Parts: sequence; structure tokens; C-alpha cells
Amino acid sequence: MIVVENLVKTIRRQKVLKGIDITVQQGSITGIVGRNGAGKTTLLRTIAGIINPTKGNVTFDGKSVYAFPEVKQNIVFVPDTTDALKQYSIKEIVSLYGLIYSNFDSEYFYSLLRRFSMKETGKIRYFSKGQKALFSLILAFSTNAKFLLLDEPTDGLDVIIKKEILRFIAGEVAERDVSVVISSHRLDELEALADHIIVLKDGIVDSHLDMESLKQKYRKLQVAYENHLPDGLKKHLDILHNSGRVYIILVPSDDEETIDLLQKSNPLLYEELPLSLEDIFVAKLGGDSYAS
Ligand SMILES: Nc1ncnc2c1ncn2[C@@H]1O[C@H](COP(=O)(O)OP(=O)(O)OP(=O)(O)O)[C@@H](O)[C@H]1O
Repeated sequence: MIVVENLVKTIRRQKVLKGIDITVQQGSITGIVGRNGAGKTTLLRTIAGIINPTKGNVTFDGKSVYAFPEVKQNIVFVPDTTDALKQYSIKEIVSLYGLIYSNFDSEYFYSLLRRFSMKETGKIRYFSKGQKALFSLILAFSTNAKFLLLDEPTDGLDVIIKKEILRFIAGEVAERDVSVVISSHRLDELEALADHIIVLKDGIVDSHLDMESLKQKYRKLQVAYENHLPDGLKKHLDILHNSGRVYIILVPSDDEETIDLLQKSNPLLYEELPLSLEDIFVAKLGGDSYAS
């Protein structure tokens, strides 16, 4: 388990992280969403111990990342570029990782390269953007670290490779003893993957959400009326969208009274729609708390 306590980071007099408190459980996939500059990368780099906090602490199974450097073997940060490795051949990178990470599994590493039909020799600078992103993940999962912190792992990739990468991450978490924290601008991308979502806004945690319970909390309905939605109902629900006489609304699942009133209000159309996390954000957080 990673526990982040009152993490503050000031860079060049700018308070980038303003007191972050979060807990990341083993076996979980946690998404960190936020707009450009919200502090996602700084948070991940600080958790991994690449940079020190101005204030606060991060512990892994009770041990401070900053006081016990060996803890860093189990918290690996994966940047959104492979630039740091571009001069090296794959063989050299394997040697380097073998030296840094005592549990690095080169056999597993090469088996993953084969699984994704990637080259096993040469320099990675000649890889495509998608192959570089996949390579970074293969390398990181081969360290056998307990936590991987992935900084926008699918940024700028096409839909096919994006899906392949997300599937790979989900598979690794399901089958091996590893947890991941993924930063992204896109709530919709993380929705299918993450079990927790942390929304970062201007260096603070705006919300920390448990996906399952959140999705069970609301119902999304499409209703249409001959004239308009009865005024008496409006205050009990959130209107996600309104086009003419058609409304897409969000109602708390436990608000049986409103659901009953809706059904009895003679709508021309009454239909339940699949709920997305984005709907909840738009309705509950003013649509401003996820990044696009
Ligand atoms: N080394 C640095 N020097 C100066 N400012 C920095 C540095 N690192 C981060 N910052 C500032 O801290 C703020 C947060 O940056 P950070 O990269 O953590 O945000 P982010 O949420 O990851 O953004 P993005 O989505 O654009 O990658 C920004 O205003 C950035 O300019």
C-alpha cells in the first residue's frame, strides 16, 4: 500500500502540490486525471522518490520512500517518453535495468517483446511512437515492482495501440502482483480500466472516487414530454442535456420518490441509458473537473 500524506511540492516558488493525501491499495488500478499543469507528473515523480517533497511524506508498506531508498525498487515511474533511453541498445537497457532493479526478469522481458512481435535487438530510437510506449511498459512490468506509476502511457497513440496497451496493463494487474497508477487527461479512457479515480485540480485532490459505488449511485434516463419537463421535478434531478422536448437526466438511484414521479408524469419516452463517469462529473462537478 502507498500512503501519501500532506504532500507539498514547491518548484521555483510555485506551489505545484498543495497538500495531497491519498492511499493507493495493492492490486488496484488508480487513475489520476487533471488538466495540463494540474500537477499529475510532479505528483507521480514525487511519489516515486525521483524528486523530494517540500513537505509531507510517502510510505510504501509503512516505509518512507525518502528515508529508505530500497523502497524505490517497488515504485517505478514510467515517463511519457523514452528519450532517456534512446542512445542505448535493447541489450544495454536490459543490463542497466538488471543492475538497478534486483528483481528485473530478463526472460519475462524478452517473452513480452516476442508476444508483441517487437524487435529484440538494436536501439529503440528506431521504434515507432506506439512501440516505444509499449517498450516502456514491458520494461517497467519486467522489474517486478509492486507499483508502477505511468505518466500518460497512451498519449498521442492511435486507437488500436491504445487499446492494446490498456489491455496489456489490465492483464498484468489481473495476473501478477502489481498495481498501477495512471495519469491521463481522459476520464473516458480510464473509466473502463481504473477502480479508483483521483481528480487533481490546481495541485489539490478535487475528488477521490470509487468507480463501482459511484456508478451504482446514479441512473441516467432519457425522457421526452409533450411540452417540457414538469417544473416540480427539475429540482430533484440533474439535466445533462436538453434538446427541445427531450431531456437526458441523472437521478440518484435511491431517490425512489423522484423515479416514481417521473414514471407517473406521462413522459412520451422513458428510457434508461448506460451511465458514464463523465456524466457524473458534468452533473456533479460542473463539468470542469475532468480534463479534455
Ligand atoms: N522542473 C520544473 N520547473 C518549473 N516548473 C515546473 C517544473 N515541473 C513542473 N513545473 C510546473 O508545475 C506545474 C505542474 O506541472 P506537471 O507537469 O506536474 O502537471 P501535469 O498535470 O502533469 O501537466 P500535463 O498534463 O501538461 O503533463 C506546471 O505549472 C509546471 O509548469
